[in-house]
Amino acid sequence: METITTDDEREFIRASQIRGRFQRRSSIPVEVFGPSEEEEAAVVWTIYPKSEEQIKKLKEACKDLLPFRGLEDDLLLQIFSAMFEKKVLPQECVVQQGEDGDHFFVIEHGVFDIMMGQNNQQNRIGQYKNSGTFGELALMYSYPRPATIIAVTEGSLWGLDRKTFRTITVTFQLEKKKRLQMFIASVPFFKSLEATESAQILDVVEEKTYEPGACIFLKGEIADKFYIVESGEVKIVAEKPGSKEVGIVRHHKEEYFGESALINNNPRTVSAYAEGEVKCIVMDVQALERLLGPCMDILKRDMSNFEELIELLGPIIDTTV
Ligand SMILES: Nc1ncnc2c1ncn2[C@@H]1O[C@@H]2COP(=O)(O)O[C@H]2[C@H]1O
Repeated sequence: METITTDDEREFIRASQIRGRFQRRSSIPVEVFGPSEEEEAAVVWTIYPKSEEQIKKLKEACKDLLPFRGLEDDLLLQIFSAMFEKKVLPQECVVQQGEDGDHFFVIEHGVFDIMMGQNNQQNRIGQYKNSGTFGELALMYSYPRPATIIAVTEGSLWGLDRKTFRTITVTFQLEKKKRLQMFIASVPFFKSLEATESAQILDVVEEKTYEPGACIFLKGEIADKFYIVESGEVKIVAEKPGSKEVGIVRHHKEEYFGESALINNNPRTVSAYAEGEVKCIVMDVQALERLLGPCMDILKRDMSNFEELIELLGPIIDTTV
C-alpha cells in the first residue's frame, strides 16, 4: 500500500534520502549539532508550526506511547514540530496490514477503522474517533504492519517518519551533550579537571528538570547524589527544634548542593526544593567517585569536617541546623 500520497510527501522522502539529510519545501530549517564532523555542516529538518492547542493535543495523545515515554519536554516539542499534516478522504487506506511502514500518525480529527485479517478477508477490530495514534510500531520495529487503518470520514492526521524521529532524537542528545560539556567546563568545581576527565564526567551526569515547588531530596533520605544548579533557584530547608521548616540557603546557577553525599552515606540532614522551575545536573556519587577516584580521596582527606567542605565548595549551609 502507498501510505504517502501527495507529491509534497514524495518529495520529502526523496530529499531525505539525499546524503541522509532532511529537508523539505516550504520549510523553516532547523540547524542542530550533528552526529559527526560532517554534520557540523548542519543536519536540517523541517518545522511545521503548530498552535498551542495542537501541541497540547499532541502531548495528550502521545504521553503514554512507548517511543515517547520519558522524553523530556524540549525533545517532545522538537518531535511534534516535525510532524506534518496529512489530510485524508473517506475510505482512504492510511496504513495497510502486511506492508512495510515507516510513518507514525496522530489523529487530529476524523474517524478511522482498525481492520485485521487474512487473504482479503478483513474484519473491523476497533475504531478511532477523533483521537488516538497509530503506526507507532513502525517507529520502533521493522516488521510488517499488523493492522490496516482506513478513514471512515474525511480527517486530518499528524505524520512523522522514523528517520526524522531518529534524527531528532540523536541530534538532540548530541546537542545536549555538547551544551552540558560546555556548562561543566565552566563550573568552578570541575575547572581543575583535564579535558578528557570533564568529558568523562558526562557519562555519569544527568540533567533533570524540576517543576516549581518540587522536592529534589528530603531530609532523612540516603545521600547518594550531588547536584549543580544549571538554571533557576534551589531552596535548602531544615527543621529547627520547635519550629516549622525554614529556608536556610538558596543556590543559583553553577552552585552545588547535596555535597554531604560526597563525604558520607549518612541520610540528608536538610531538604531541597525547586523555587520556580529548576534545571540541575545530577551526579551519582558512586559513579563520580569511580571516575575521579584520586580527586575524591584528596577532597575527602582535606575535608575533615563539614565546615571545611562548605568553605571549599562555596555556598554556605547553616551548620547550626
Ligand atoms: N490490535 C492491534 N494490533 C496491532 N496494531 C494495532 C491494533 N490496534 C491498533 N493498531 C495500530 O495499527 C497500526 C498498524 O501500523 P503499526 O504496526 O506501525 O502500528 C499499529 C498500531 O498503531
